[in-house]
Amino acid sequence: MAALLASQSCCYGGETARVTKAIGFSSSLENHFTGEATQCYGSKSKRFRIEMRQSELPSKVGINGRSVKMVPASEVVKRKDGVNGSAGKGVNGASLVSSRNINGAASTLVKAPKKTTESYLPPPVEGVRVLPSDEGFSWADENYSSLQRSIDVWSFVISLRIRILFDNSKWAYVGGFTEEKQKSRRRETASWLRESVLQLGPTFIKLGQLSSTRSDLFPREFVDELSKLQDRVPAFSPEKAKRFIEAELGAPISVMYKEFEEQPIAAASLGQVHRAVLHNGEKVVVKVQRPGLKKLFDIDLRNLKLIAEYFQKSESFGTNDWVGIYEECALILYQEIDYINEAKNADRFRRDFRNINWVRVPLVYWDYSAMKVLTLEYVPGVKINNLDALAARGFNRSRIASRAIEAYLIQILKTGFFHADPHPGNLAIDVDESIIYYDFGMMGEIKTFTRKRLLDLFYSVYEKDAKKVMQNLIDLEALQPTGDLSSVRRSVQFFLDNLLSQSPDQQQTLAAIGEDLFAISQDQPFRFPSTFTFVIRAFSTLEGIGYILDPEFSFVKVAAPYAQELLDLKQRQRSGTQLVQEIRKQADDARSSTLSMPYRVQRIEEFVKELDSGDLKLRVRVLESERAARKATILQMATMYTVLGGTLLNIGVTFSNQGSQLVANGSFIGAGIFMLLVLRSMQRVNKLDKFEKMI
Ligand SMILES: Nc1ncnc2c1ncn2[C@@H]1O[C@H](COP(=O)(O)OP(=O)(O)OP(=O)(O)O)[C@@H](O)[C@H]1O
Repeated sequence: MAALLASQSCCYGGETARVTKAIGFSSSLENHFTGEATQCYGSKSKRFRIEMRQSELPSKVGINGRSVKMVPASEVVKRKDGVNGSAGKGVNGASLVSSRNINGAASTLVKAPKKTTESYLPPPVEGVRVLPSDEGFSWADENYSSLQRSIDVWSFVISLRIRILFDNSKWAYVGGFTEEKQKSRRRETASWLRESVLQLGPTFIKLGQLSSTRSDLFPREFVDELSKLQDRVPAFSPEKAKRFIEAELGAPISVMYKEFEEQPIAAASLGQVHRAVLHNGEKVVVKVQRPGLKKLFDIDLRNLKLIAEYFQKSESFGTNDWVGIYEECALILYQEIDYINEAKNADRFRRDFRNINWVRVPLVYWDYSAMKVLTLEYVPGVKINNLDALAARGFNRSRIASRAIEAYLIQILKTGFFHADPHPGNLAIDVDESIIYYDFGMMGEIKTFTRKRLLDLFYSVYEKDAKKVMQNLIDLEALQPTGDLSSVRRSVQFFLDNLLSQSPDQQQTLAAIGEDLFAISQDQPFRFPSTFTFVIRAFSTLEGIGYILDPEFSFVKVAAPYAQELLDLKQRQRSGTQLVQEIRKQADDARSSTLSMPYRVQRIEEFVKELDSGDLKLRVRVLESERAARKATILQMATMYTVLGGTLLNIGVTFSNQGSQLVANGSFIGAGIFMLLVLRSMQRVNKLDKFEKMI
């Protein structure tokens, strides 16, 4: 039967295919069945030939090593009669019937589920909400206009820009500026941002979630609000989901799945998850991508690229590599809608944990998966933060907390392939207390050479050697080796001396350390590659989960054996060739500095002589006063623009009252231009203020 399904020639792909070999859903099935009919799921109707053959084996080992229930060959031959259009009997739990296609046109061969009242699906999932429909959202309509979408995106960006400008401008606070007022305004803007992002749909929700990991780029209030963006996107209809699956997998739902649950168990920005049962009885989940997502991404990312380029050019957005950040986000977004990539990730992750029996990773059903549809083994569990359900099952919460961290340490330190989004929705606990991972769309990889550098960083942190820490950060490209790094060294030394030397009772949480790191990085030439920010965020999320599960939880305790193992490793390395190398290097350093010393003294003497004789002149620039003068000029210009803008506005109003609308409009436009110039000047002043604070 599998061959029948796979060999169907159909209209999904938009072209007639004629497949007679037994490719298919499960290579363990050797069914081969022959028939001929007309098949159509789109507007065109096509002829196709079906072959079906089945071995005499009553059962075989299928995917996942489980047995596959099969219908005897004789039975299949009997049922072959149904192919020619007459209502058929069931084959492997489904029946072949003649019916009309979705357009009500040509006769179509579909496989209808066997009429049965018994459901093969497990009992309904607890806590699944009835999700609202996505109808009514402009982005949910696959045929939205690209122009309208671009207008929506730009309106949002411009509104955000103006709001931020007002939040940061002291003159925009009626009754005087205070930090409290600014914080409360920022919170308002952040909450407006979250709502707008939800309205803008999938691309922006996903980007919002990604931004919530970047405390190094965005203000605290924004990061807090964006991290609340739990994919609250409405679900799309089951009809839409089923049509999409059929188009992607190239066969009718009833042919592929014995049962398909219409109500999704989860809906997210990029897709939704339905439970289903395969014809061999295996319980699966089908992750279906939101139709039209690629088109939406294309439009949105085109606009976002322009925005990133503008940010990059504009002084007021700092020195961040906005185009680089955009490219990173675009890569992640496109990767997330490539379910083949997710399936490969799941397979690799499953392989990495094959010897650890307390971690479960769902098996991928490759034959039922494609770019936009992913079928996975159904592995239900209690969400890791659902304390009541965990307690009801008598699970050991402290052990779960330790295991969650340990599993992550294994990913970072041993396999180098890590889950970049371990939020509580993606972690569950199985009946045997093992940890289940879901969602492999966003995975990170720490390549061997990066891992080696990270270990060096770890050792230098352990030795509290600020210079080495900085060199390792430069090697990791997390720090730019430009300009005067003495202030960076002081920050690093402060970090090493204060934050890492606390006794266990003073120990800070990882989240707090991460925040401190980002705070330091805001004033320094640090550039945290997204891999690090993901790792830091992942650890602080897991640490948070750890505290929820067990108030006594200590990250340090769980990580200690791993750290010790690494230090032992280093010690063993040092005892060998490295020690010899180190001694040789020290000898070299001593020799070269002894040799160069007289030359250096001579150079200093020459400088002093040149100064004495007046041959060498020192030109001193007082940068502070230069900046102050520049600021005064900008403010002067801003005042002039305000006066001119106000005057034109008055003239406009006067002319408008007198009925000379043309002149009035001209004046209004002029006033608008001057107002924009005022905003621009304020931006530049802010930028100078910020710069002054940094140095
Ligand atoms: N193999 C599985 N077995 C049981 N339930 C699953 C399985 N895969 C996913 N789920 C359920 O569906 C939910 C959403 O799945 P998943 O996270 O993979 O989707 P997503 O679209 O990537 O969502 P998000 O972006 O929010 O992480 C999970 O939290 C889990 O409850």
